[in-house]
Amino acid sequence: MIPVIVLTGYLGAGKTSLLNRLLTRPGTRVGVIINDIGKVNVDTGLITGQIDAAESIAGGCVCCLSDSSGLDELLEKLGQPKLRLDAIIVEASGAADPINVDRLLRFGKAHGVRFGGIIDVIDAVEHEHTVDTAAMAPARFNATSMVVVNKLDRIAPEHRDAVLDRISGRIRDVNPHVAIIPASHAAIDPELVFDIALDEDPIDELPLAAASRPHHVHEHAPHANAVTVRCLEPADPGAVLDLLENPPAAAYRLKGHVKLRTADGTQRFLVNMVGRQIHFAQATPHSDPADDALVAVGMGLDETVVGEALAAALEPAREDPSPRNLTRLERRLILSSDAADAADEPAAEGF
Ligand SMILES: Nc1nc2c(ncn2[C@@H]2O[C@H](COP(=O)(O)OP(=O)(O)OP(=O)(O)O)[C@@H](O)[C@H]2O)c(=O)[nH]1
Repeated sequence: MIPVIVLTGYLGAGKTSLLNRLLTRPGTRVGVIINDIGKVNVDTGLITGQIDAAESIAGGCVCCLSDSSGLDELLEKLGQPKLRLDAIIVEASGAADPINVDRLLRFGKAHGVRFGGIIDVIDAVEHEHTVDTAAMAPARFNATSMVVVNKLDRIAPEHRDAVLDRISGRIRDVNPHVAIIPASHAAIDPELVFDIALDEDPIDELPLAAASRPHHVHEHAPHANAVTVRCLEPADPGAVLDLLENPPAAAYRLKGHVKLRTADGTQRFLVNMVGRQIHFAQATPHSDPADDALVAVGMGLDETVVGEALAAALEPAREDPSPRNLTRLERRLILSSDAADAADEPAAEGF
């Protein structure tokens, strides 16, 4: 299933800049849905990165759609296997409320796609005068998986940490789990956003081709780091679910194939956690059991601590899993399936 990543953020915060950054990632096929609040597709013209397939919703804000059918239709179009997309990015209009976007995606019925996270972009300079005007921190952060605090270059270096601390504190007031990524010109590491672990160039290209690409964003973006632990023998479903539900600090993403001991013997699953949203599915048919592993990705991960947490979760199961843990696993699979009514997913677990 193709992950759908939604970019939200107040007008001018830097959503298109972020989209352009993400579209420069070599070897990733990305489909884009642009939502212009005006009747003309202005934003589409601002895209400089390479898009593999595009659709647009103009003339209104995506989060104000009365139901998800319009969005579902576009997602299904982009989800067609023949397009071979690795991800779909929806750039919401500057007016979109992440809470409504989240609801729309959860109630969505599009096949072949899954939730890949909501990234809210903040203008560090304007934030207090735009969305953050109330005494309480805005509820929108409840629905976001990652917040990019952008335009830090516009704040004097000596005040940057204080501004970032204040904004982060307000965000954490309503959502202690959200990943907060400081940025200038939306320069974040795309590795944090995409579900693809490897930065693979086409095999017929020389390394020089990659080096000479105009937007090799890794040069300036603060880097995410990753920890990988192999899964050679079947683990206990309870231990893996405990890890996904309580991931180590700073692990924004967890992904990979795992072998689990179940009532029907060993089974393999594809697991994905993005900003505490958990997705569990049967292993993809072409995946090689010898490559089963879990990868944690985040900014400034403590590799020892995270490596130990992953290794503990993947410890070979010595006995059959408890009935409770088998039920937890079954529930996760049902909640993650295409046919599941997304509304059943408890919001508190997702974010
Ligand atoms: N100085 C500075 N300018 C930025 C930064 N990020 C974006 N900009 C500029 O801010 C303006 C708005 O950026 P966009 O990326 O178009 O913002 P947006 O959120 O897509 O805007 P809307 O579609 O209107 O909501 C553009 O002129 C960008 O070049 C940044 O980090 N620093």
